[in-house]
Amino acid sequence: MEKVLKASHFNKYFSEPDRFQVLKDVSFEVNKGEFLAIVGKSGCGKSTLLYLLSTMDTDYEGSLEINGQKLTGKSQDYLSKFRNEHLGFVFQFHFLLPEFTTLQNVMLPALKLGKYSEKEVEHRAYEKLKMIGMADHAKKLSSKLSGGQQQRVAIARALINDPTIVMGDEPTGNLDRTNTGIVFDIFREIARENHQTIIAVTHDPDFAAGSDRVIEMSDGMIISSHEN
Ligand SMILES: Nc1ncnc2c1ncn2[C@@H]1O[C@H](COP(=O)(O)OP(=O)(O)OP(=O)(O)O)[C@@H](O)[C@H]1O
Repeated sequence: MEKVLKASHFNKYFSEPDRFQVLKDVSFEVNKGEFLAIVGKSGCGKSTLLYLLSTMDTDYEGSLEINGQKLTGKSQDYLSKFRNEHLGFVFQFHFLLPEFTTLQNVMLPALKLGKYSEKEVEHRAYEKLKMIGMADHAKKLSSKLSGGQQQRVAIARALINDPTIVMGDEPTGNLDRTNTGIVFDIFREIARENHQTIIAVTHDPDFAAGSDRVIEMSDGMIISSHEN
């Protein structure tokens, strides 16, 4: 099985207000196309771990490899480019730009990447919006959409550069049951159909139960890893 992510011996400390170890020798690997859920009680270190995996936090001990590339010790410029090309992010809050249309929001990361012409980017953005059932809303301001619709658009935006891994921090945290189901189904489909990897921190037991594998954390450590 092809590995897309290897986290080895992560240790992470915070020094405010007192020095404490938030991650303790965390190691695991993730397969291509795997849908992984990370669960655990509030404060056990899930978001901190995801932040390290996202390459946004570089202040840790251990090593991180994604897509066969060693990322530990790389410059911020390098990591920023790497993220835009290989990773997609979905948060609890969608962070769409309210004064931009749905389509423009989805296009932005691809325009930033600079790999495709504006026409191609628009075409790709439409494809992603179609996939998540939001093509009819392409020309609407994102601020005019419902919370569930905005979260779907945030997923389309995360997918625009065809990332190897989509990382989610409580991606359904603000959604009702119906929209949680819709967002879950999108994740399920992109893992199964496109072989894109999903790594999602979640408090939702149903969401975790529908993933391929659940990693449970407690007090900064992985205490179990089981396949569904
Ligand atoms: N920047 C920071 N400085 C100091 N301590 C922090 C910082 N960020 C998080 N912490 C602490 O680290 C611990 C782990 O936090 P983290 O946000 O990773 O937990 P979590 O498992 O994601 O929690 P939740 O489920 O509530 O989001 C907590 O005790 C938190 O208070």
